[in-house]
Amino acid sequence: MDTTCDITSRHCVPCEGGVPALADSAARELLAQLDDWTLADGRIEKTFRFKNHHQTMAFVNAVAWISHREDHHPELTVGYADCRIRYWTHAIGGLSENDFICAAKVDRLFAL
Ligand SMILES: C[C@H](O)[C@H](O)[C@H]1CNC2=NC(N)=NC(=O)C2=N1
Repeated sequence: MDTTCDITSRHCVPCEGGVPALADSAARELLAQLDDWTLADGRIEKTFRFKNHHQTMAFVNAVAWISHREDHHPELTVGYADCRIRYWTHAIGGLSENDFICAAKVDRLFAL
């Protein structure tokens, strides 16, 4: 199996600005590698649903581990049994590959 293009095996590259945000066409190509994320206003987002708050919080904590390891952080909106995740790259005010790498890792986490 060729895994060279598997986005989940990649890691974020520190971004402190000075580079352009991804063009819409490039962002849409990367979006196709994710599972049901939507792209709007220079952000990608997805809402994950759970059976109860315990599961929700376990997921939130696992997402925090990804954020820590990748040093790239989402906006989390946590409810009783759902969690909306939004990624964008603050340093450039738009999307970078880092957002898609983390989103793919979150998809992989949810599928465990
Ligand atoms: C150097 C390091 O990449 C930055 O401080 C990180 C931290 N986490 C971040 N997370 C997000 N979403 N955007 C950023 O620009 C960002 N910057």
